Amino acid sequence: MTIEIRRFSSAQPDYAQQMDTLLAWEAVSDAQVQKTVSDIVFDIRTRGDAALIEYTNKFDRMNVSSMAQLELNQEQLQKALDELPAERRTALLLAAERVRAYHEKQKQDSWDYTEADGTLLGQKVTPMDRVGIYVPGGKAAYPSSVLMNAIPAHVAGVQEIIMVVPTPDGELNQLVLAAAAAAGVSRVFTVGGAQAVAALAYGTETVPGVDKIVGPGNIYVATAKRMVFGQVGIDMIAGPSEILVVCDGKTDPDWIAMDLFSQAEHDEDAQSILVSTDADFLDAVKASIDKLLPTMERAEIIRTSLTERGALIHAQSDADAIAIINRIAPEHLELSVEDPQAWLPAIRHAGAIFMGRYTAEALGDYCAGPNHVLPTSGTARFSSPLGVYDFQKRSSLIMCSADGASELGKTASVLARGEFLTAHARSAEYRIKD
Ligand SMILES: NC(=O)c1ccc[n+]([C@@H]2O[C@H](COP(=O)([O-])OP(=O)(O)OC[C@H]3O[C@@H](n4cnc5c(N)ncnc54)[C@H](O)[C@@H]3O)[C@@H](O)[C@H]2O)c1
Ligand SMILES: N[C@H](CO)Cc1c[nH]c[nH+]1
Ligand SMILES: [Zn+2]
Repeated sequence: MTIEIRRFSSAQPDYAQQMDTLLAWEAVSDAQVQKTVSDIVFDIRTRGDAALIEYTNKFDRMNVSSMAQLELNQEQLQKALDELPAERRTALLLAAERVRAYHEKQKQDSWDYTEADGTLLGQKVTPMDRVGIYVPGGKAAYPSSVLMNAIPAHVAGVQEIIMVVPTPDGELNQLVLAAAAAAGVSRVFTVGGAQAVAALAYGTETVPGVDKIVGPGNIYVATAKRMVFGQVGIDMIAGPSEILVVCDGKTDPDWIAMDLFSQAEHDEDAQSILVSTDADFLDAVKASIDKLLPTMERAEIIRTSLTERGALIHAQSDADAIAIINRIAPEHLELSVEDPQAWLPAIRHAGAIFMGRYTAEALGDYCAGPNHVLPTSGTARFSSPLGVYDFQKRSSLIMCSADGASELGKTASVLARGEFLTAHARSAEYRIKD
């Protein structure tokens, strides 16, 4: 079985155009999706629970008549954790522990310093009161995403973590429930899509309004998050998963083919790209792809993803490969090379960097420790992995001594009068010593 995958070289004349075509992706664009989501958000805002129940019945093929049927209690979550088969329970708890240990390192503390005249300046770091985590559940269940969203919030000190997760046809995934118990989620509602995002943003009679909504989701979720931003904070607009593998040609091509499959299997829109300076190695990986694809459960999704959005790129040099990395700013970068540390200083944009032949990206998705909610579609140019810092906010601290107020007052007065803001000037001047 052979499949078509786009292949090109950085030496060919239309290379820049090839890259533009390969990377063209607009996460939230379709006017029809915008209209659908805007109607849903308005409806939830004005009709609350009643609308949430209606949309859940409609989109998740449910048949409920009250919000009580759309909330899971702590006993259900704990029971799911207690009753998991031992192997799964051990794996889940180990992953949770590793994710927690990693995120503990991210915690930011308050700080201050005192100037010579006794004036204190600083920053007070405070966790958010209540956050919403969106756990996707339309096409697949993601217990790992429960951990990745809830644990950093918990580490930050957020008191209330409200989770939403769609359960199409009313099917509960026990691993998702168990992960919610392991991660310390406060409440779980089995709702999803734009209606869940709107409910978290504006609150309904039953779902508490939150301060920030985080977590990945499909285009309806992403569009809704963008729409409610301002009412609440959001983490990022995450698009389909991506992986860029850069290989020196010395890793087993079967390993690399499977690494490409690992993200392609998420979604037809996922993007898997391989870059190598070794053209023969690109051929070898292509042969592995053709050989291994029929063995995959999600072969059709992988095929579509690789055919529509995948690529094998021949780079002319390592420097060339690095330029490609920085142009793509991938969500996941796998550096399958002899000395990945040597590459690091030149890499400027990537959500997560997996270094060396042994570091499969899949380890990061589940249990290495760093977060798997990462900037996609080139947004690693300006944003970072989900982390504890997403759940903390900062307040500036200013406490002037009498001498400090007198000195600063002179400067403030001059600038305030320059802006013709007399009250500002006089407020500062009252505190200037004679
Ligand atoms: N970046 C990450 O960390 C990460 C992790 C896991 C999953 N993901 C991605 O998240 C996405 C999950 O998507 P999903 O669809 O499986 O689950 P989802 O939970 O995001 O979306 C399901 C919801 O979409 C809504 N919906 C579906 N069709 C609709 C329609 N026609 N009109 C209005 N609403 C509609 C429904 O309300 C449904 O509950 C995938 O793209 C996956 O790759 C990303
Ligand atoms: N690769 C996804 C983030 O892009 C996360 C995930 C969850 N489960 C498996 N993978
Ligand atoms: Zn994944």
